[in-house]
Amino acid sequence: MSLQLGQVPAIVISSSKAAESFLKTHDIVFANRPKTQASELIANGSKGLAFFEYGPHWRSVRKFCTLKVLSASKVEMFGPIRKQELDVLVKSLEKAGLHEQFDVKKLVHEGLALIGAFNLADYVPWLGVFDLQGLTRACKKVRKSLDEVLEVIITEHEQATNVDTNRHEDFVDMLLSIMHKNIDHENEHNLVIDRTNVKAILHDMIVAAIDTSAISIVWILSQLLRHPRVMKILQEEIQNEVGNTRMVEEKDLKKLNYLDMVIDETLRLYPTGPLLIPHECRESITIDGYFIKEKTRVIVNAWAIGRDPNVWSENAEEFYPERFIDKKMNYQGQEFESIPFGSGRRHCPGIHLGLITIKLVIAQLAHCFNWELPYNISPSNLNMEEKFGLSMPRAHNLYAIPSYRLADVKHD
Ligand code: HEM
Repeated sequence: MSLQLGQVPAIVISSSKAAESFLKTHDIVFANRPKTQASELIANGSKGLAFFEYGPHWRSVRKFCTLKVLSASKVEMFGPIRKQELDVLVKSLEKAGLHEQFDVKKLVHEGLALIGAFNLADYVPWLGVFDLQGLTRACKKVRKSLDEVLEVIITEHEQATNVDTNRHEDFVDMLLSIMHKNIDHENEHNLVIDRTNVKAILHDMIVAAIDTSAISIVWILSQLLRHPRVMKILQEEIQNEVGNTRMVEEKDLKKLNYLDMVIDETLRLYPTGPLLIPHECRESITIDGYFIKEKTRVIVNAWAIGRDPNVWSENAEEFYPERFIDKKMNYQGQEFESIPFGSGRRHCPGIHLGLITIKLVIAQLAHCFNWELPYNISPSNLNMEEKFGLSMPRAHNLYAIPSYRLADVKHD
């Protein structure tokens, strides 16, 4: 479908066949990101990764982030930190009191909502000065608060490095150590990053990691609450593989096939980025007889693709994990029937980390607790309304009551 949004031509992709054509066959032509007012204002002038235009800078930053934090070996290396955090979560749920400690999450939420908002100024630029929707003011406010948080993180790391030079290096240390140096010696453009780039990269990684994983976890838990049959099968699978004398560990995950099916089925129906991040056409091109002008915005409707009855049969809208019994998804750009992580050059580089995180959290929550809905809500009338934007959280908070079920595993 093609649209004219103010002064900006746009195409909406809603079938897996078209997605394959745009994100695989002609991927390089559509690998740009459009510059929007919100991404410029909030994401440090789009100087990070997710909103940076396709080219040598983006390639080098993406390579750096992938090698230093998102590769399988690095993700494995950070396993103990995930375990520690999960223990804290289970303990706090056991005491039935979950506290919100970090304002960062709220800021990330607000930032994503603003980046995903339909901003008139992006389509009719001369309207920008009037800030009719109040979005410029809101973006500047979020940007200022995020900037303060990022400054604190960076300054703390600088001070800690000065005090203890043998400290275990994390991603922020790695970024700081290459500041003002060439980050990619194989790239002839001699790319040097400054403090603004460091903040923009940190911003993109934090925003991309926090909300996506958290939103997916809430959707999966919602589906399990709506489908006690599925919850029971999942709990039995974990019980058989892990027993009830210990918590789930990362090494157990590869044996939990039904868990994979539950996650694939939820990501199909509720992709966290329902329209991915917008792509932009880098040069004019004709596809299947249609002329697409340079700078056309390409919106990929991953939500509609995952619910296409021509691909997923008449029961496409139904939550039925068993449809994945003989279909193992790997999200590495081979399948286009469900694309919760996008595809092609701009696909999500955090797939491995994202999947490990949500698998581990869901396995732990299902294994350690029985879950009930509040007394006035039954599984069939649990509200599953989505709130559409750059990310797609539940429109209404999920309330559920956990009761600890692993009698043999005690916590302090
Ligand atoms: C369940 C978890 C996650 C989901 C569903 C998800 C989904 C996505 C989607 C749909 C995109 C846009 C792809 C496109 O435009 O074609 C994306 C991009 C991105 N994701 Fe993820 N993501 C997840 C976790 C993560 C994590 C854990 C990280 C890193 C710590 C991450 C980092 C990024 C980055 C940096 C981009 C921008 C890539 C670029 O423009 O080159 N994501 N993600």
